[in-house]
Amino acid sequence: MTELAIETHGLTKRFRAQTAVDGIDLAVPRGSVFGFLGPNGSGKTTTIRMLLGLVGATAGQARVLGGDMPRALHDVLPRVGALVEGPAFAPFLSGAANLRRFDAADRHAPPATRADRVAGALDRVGLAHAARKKAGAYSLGMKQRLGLANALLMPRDLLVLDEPTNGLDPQGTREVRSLIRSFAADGTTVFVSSHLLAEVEQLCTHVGVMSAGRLVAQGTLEEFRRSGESRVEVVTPDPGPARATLERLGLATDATGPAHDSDAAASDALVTARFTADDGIDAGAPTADAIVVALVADGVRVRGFAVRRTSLEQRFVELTGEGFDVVA
Ligand SMILES: Nc1ncnc2c1ncn2[C@@H]1O[C@H](COP(=O)(O)OP(=O)(O)OP(=O)(O)O)[C@@H](O)[C@H]1O
Repeated sequence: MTELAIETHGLTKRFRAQTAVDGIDLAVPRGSVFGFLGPNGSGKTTTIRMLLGLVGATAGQARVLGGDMPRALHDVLPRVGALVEGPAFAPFLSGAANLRRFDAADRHAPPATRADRVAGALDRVGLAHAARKKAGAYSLGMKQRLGLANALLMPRDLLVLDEPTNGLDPQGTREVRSLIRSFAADGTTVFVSSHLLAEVEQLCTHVGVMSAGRLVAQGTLEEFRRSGESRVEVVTPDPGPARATLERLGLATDATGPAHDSDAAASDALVTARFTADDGIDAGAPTADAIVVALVADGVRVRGFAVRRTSLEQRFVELTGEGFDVVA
């Protein structure tokens, strides 16, 4: 069995002159909660539609749960729960009746256990109390939860959720996020698209970043945090020797500026340098400790020392060239 729940190579979708998805290589590990992040219009929904066989790819390959799509569609789809652009619920039927209809349309779902499945799914998403209420009278959050219940009628190995918290109020958002966490805790792989950085940060183990149809980065959230550039800051009255030491260690220094620190003496300067490894992971790069030792050994009077990391937000802006909506 492959380790990847979703794997694409050169996956591409063109609409006439426009390339909506431009040769992406996705690798979504099994058991991960993979945040598919990107600004509006960056190609997330189109990618999801290709993965689910809702639209054909112009070029490239996609494997979902080990099956080549769309050839293996009928084997794969029963194991995938999806929430894409809100399912069309009949407004005059109750939540439970809507789910019974969807369940009845699934030829893999045994009719004898339908009532249990529907009750179980409603319970799972916290809608048991509203099972008999008409879906048209549901709030947006309840409709979204009904959509999730629909995705959960059968046991799933993979959930694909397109912007599941879009349009929800803060309470609904919290509920849907906590549901997603509970799916992941059961071992289901979750592939969730979002344009909210904070959401991905709170929910996901892995992240892929889309920008204008391209996958500009992917990896674990932790790798992501580390991939941003950091800076070392040295407050010292000896900026010249400090720069010389940093450069000898292979760090690229910036122009020396005045020290802003309120404790800094008038004679202190701030020397900064680009720094890529504050944990020694980058082989050959000096650690923060080694930098301090070298400065002191060279006779530099170190009055302040800090490593400042690029925030995730700055990192995404660097990658996509766009500001993210950072509202949680
Ligand atoms: N059926 C279509 N015909 C023509 N262009 C399309 C079609 N579907 C999507 N596009 C275009 O492809 C690009 C990517 O759209 P897509 O919906 O995949 O982005 P997205 O990242 O999901 O954005 P959003 O967060 O707004 O949903 C957009 O420029 C969109 O206008």
